[in-house]
Amino acid sequence: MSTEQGSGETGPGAAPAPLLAVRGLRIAFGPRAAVDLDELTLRSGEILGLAGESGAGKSLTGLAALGLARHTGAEVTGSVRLDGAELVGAPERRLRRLRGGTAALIPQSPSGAFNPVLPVGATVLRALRLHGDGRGAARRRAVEAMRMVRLEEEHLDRYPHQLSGGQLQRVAIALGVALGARLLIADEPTSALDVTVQAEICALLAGLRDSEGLAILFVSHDLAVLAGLCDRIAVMRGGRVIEDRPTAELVGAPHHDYTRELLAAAPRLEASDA
Ligand SMILES: Nc1ncnc2c1ncn2[C@@H]1O[C@H](COP(=O)(O)OP(=O)(O)OP(=O)(O)O)[C@@H](O)[C@H]1O
Repeated sequence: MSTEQGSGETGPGAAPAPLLAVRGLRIAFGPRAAVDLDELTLRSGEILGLAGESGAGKSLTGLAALGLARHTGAEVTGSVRLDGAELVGAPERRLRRLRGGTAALIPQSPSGAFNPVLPVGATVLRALRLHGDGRGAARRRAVEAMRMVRLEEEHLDRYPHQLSGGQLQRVAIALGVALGARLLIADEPTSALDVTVQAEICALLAGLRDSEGLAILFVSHDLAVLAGLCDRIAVMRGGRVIEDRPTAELVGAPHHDYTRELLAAAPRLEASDA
């Protein structure tokens, strides 16, 4: 097993190596493979959408990008490289460093990520201190990250129930940014939010990609949301990627009937295309 940490570059003048490179990934519960992926890559500054209906294997793929898929009880084989470091079979200690430090999860419901009896800032500061920051540095970093997600410092002192769903999602994003994550795994991060707030969160993520060069793996069953945000969309079905292409090409001329079905089920997208 490799312990190599890539710099993101393979040599002078070479194209940057992918920040996330998945090859031959199989995630199985017993004899059944829930995910069977030949290849999936994501570069710094790129937003990749993972589409597909319920059960297609999107969330498991996102978890695998954080070395978390095996915690579902699945057998995980193949290769998942994050910034050059192999995650499959890596010791938990190394995975803990990479989580947050290199890649962070933005969950569907951020309320589960915050302790309900503590101000959200306590959770953020604790995570930063676990990753090695002193008290002062953790506070400074947290405040800076809150500014980047367009929240005030005083929001750190609020309890989860005192923040709206959108604000709480911003704090979850701030935590990933503060930890120094260069890849955000956003698993249906907007599906619990109303359409206006959904658009604000997507604009925020796009802005962070532009200003910080973050890579984002955005999981959603909603092709309209993905089409508005992503550079590329990979369509999953039955654990496999059946189509992985630049967004305009995939939306404009889908190769697969299944992709056409997903597009037809995204009325907002059809409306904006008309
Ligand atoms: N812990 C588990 N035990 C058994 N099967 C599981 C487990 N977790 C996921 N699966 C199965 O793996 C398949 C893929 O699940 P996954 O959650 O990745 O799908 P998804 O595309 O994200 O769907 P959804 O949009 O509903 O979350 C599903 O058929 C699911 O039932």
